[in-house]
Amino acid sequence: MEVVCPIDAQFAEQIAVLLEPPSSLQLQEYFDELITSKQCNGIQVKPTNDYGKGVYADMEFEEEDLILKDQMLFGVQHSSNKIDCLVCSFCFRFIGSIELQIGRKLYLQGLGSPKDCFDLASEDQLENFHCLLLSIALGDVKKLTTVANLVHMLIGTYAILYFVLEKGQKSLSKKALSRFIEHANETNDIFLLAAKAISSTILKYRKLKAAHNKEKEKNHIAEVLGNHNFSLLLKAWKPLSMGYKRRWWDCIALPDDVDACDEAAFRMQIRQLAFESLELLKDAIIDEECLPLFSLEIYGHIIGMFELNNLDLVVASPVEDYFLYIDDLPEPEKKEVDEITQPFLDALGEDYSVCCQGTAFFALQSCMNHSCCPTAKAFKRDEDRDGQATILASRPIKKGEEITISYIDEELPFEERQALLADYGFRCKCLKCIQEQP
Ligand SMILES: C[S@@+](CC[C@H](N)C(=O)[O-])C[C@H]1O[C@@H](n2cnc3c(N)ncnc32)[C@H](O)[C@@H]1O
Repeated sequence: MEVVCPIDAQFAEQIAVLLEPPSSLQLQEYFDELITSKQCNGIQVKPTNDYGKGVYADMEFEEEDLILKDQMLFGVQHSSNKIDCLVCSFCFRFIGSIELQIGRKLYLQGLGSPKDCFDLASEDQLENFHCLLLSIALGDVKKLTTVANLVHMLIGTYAILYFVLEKGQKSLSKKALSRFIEHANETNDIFLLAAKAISSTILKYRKLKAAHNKEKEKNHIAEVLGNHNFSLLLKAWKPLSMGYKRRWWDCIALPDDVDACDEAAFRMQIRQLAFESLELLKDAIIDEECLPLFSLEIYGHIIGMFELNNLDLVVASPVEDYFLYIDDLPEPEKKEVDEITQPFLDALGEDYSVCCQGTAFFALQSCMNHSCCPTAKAFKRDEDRDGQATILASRPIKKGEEITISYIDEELPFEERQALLADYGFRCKCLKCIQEQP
């Protein structure tokens, strides 16, 4: 049976306005301002002839030149990666000393399945988190059992959602929040990212409203615009309004193991899953002044936007550098240090160093279209130790040329490339594809 979200019908008009694609002028203004504020002066975002907006070179680039370093708007570490890497949930840099990273991983390896550790923390535990982390570093075994339940907690997601909770309903909402996060861990961690997007929009809305009220008081202005709350919500939503979107259950590619005749049932199931997640999120952080954000239509479009635009988030671990550094030490120093570190390396095993992995949405990089013979590449360099997207020129680029990247491995055969691009909802018609088409 098709699930129904009453908010969709109640706020149909506002939802349509929130999802209306921005005009060319709005796009231009928003991205020009963003590019100036981020000082990414070599690029321009503007409409393409064929497929929405794109990024264009505003200066000449040589091969390997840095075109853009883009700070993510929203990012999340994969739940399964949390056992290996302790990172900041906002910038995704590794947290703490090398000893902490190694000690934590060895300890958690000993505990077994990370799923066992997904119990969520109480408020006190949350507040004590940093002190408990310290106890791992110091090897305080008494506290470690509590820590076991904490380390897999999605601190960043939890924290930002937690801010949205109203004081009076905290105890009720915290349990609801745990249920939401647990469901996302068990089903799809993209829900955590959607929750981050919604909660940061609510926080921005509240900030705008407070500033608006202050201004009103200062100028002794009586409120005449009954609809001002919605215009503030629209303003808070603006960064999200700029991303290319479709509903998640409409744009997701049909998995290989689902028959074409079962497509409608598959899409219905995905919609149902999103509905279940949204109901849990509503229980936790609903905000009466931002109700349209809790419609299934908006939730589906936010997730769809992440599916169509996100870049893998990869941050190299400093643990690898640590062992490489030791390996490079001159003798006899190396032998001496090896005696101490080798047992740790052996205990860690082959996966002694794992990158932080997740998924993130970047405001500028997400405007780049795909080509199988791209002009640029999203690349991680040794010096990139955070979750920013780094875009380098793959060949010389002239001013005015489109900056394209490959969403997939462009060395794959034609049909495999097209199959992978189905996830993004299009077949590629670049020069290489036209030439290789059978
Ligand atoms: C990451 S966005 C790129 C920016 C997008 N054009 C926009 O308007 O925001 C990805 C979406 O752009 C479109 N797109 C990107 N490259 C394309 C290509 N080579 N051919 C057709 N559509 C493309 C597809 O709709 C895809 O889902």
